[in-house]
Amino acid sequence: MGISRWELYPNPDPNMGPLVQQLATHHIVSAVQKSGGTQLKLVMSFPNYGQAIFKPMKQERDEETNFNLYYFSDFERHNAEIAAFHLDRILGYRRIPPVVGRLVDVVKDIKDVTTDHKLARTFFSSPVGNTCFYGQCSYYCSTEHAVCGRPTALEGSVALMLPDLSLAIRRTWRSPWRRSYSRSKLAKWETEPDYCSTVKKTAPYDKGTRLVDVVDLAILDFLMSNMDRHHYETFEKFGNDTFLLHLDNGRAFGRHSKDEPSILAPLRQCCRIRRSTWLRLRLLALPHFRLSDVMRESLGRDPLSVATTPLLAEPHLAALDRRLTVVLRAVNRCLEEKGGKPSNVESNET
Ligand SMILES: Nc1ncnc2c1ncn2[C@@H]1O[C@H](COP(=O)(O)OP(=O)(O)OP(=O)(O)O)[C@@H](O)[C@H]1O
Ligand SMILES: [Mn+2]
Repeated sequence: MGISRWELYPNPDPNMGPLVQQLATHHIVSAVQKSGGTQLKLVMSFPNYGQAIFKPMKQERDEETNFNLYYFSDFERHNAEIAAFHLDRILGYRRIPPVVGRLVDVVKDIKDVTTDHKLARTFFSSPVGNTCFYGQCSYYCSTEHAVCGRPTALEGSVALMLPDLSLAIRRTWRSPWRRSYSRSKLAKWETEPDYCSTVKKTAPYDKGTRLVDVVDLAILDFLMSNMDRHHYETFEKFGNDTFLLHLDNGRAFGRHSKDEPSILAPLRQCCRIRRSTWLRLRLLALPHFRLSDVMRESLGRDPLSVATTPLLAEPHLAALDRRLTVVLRAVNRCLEEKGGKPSNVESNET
């Protein structure tokens, strides 16, 4: 109900506490497969008719993605969906629907309450007696890629469902900096140094805030190393003067020991950034507001973080600080080119 032209929820939002609490605890009355998309996910319903999207844990929280895996064949991570929501909020964007971690019972909360026969048929008991299921989808929905409870407990992410499409139609846009999704092909932006000058002249990037919105999104993606941003969505009702929804962050936070500079291409090639974003990034580079510390504290409030393993492993938090410095350097390089006054990012005290 708090959705505006420029953000999904206000700040502060008195509803956020109770909402997150409900997502984490309300009784699940139904769970069916969500159609669309490539990986297994469920739509869960609550007694008050509220709904949420559940993505199961497929990879241990502290596991690093295999370096030989391409970005388009990576698994989705439930903790990345949760961490992305926190990061987006800390950056001051508020463009990701609230996501919480939740431990569900695959029998009581899914198998026993589902009306989805195709889903129900995929439940089985593993050799060690855990209850597993795999669903139907175009990737990773097979016995080999089943998700399993221990023996029935399964953790996952629960994202608040956006207003139904009958109430709020969304428009899907192809990202101008979309990757090729091929092992051998390069995208235009990877070979044309002057790519941004073309984008800048093309609607809707030629007017309003769309270009700096794409740069905002690129910064978020670079910080969490998400290469899978092929599309973004907007609410049709608000036309072109509106914020971009940052949905589908499951492939973020896969690697902490490596940065992916190409994700920053929109910033590097266009040399544009929102002032408020730049100020926020500089704030988060100060010792007292260090991004990793703010993230650690924020994630600590998620229900799943009471467990012994934190939602984001320490190396991922450290990577956030390192990547933030990279972003600020890129902004400074732009300022120097344009003859503006750079800020001192080496000594963070300024
Ligand atoms: N919180 C939400 N509320 C409503 N719809 C959503 C929400 N999050 C995602 N969706 C919709 O569901 C679709 C699929 O979700 P998502 O992109 O997370 O899954 P995916 O399997 O990774 O899809 P893809 O393979 O297309 O990237 C999205 O394109 C989006 O339109
Ligand atoms: Mn996806």
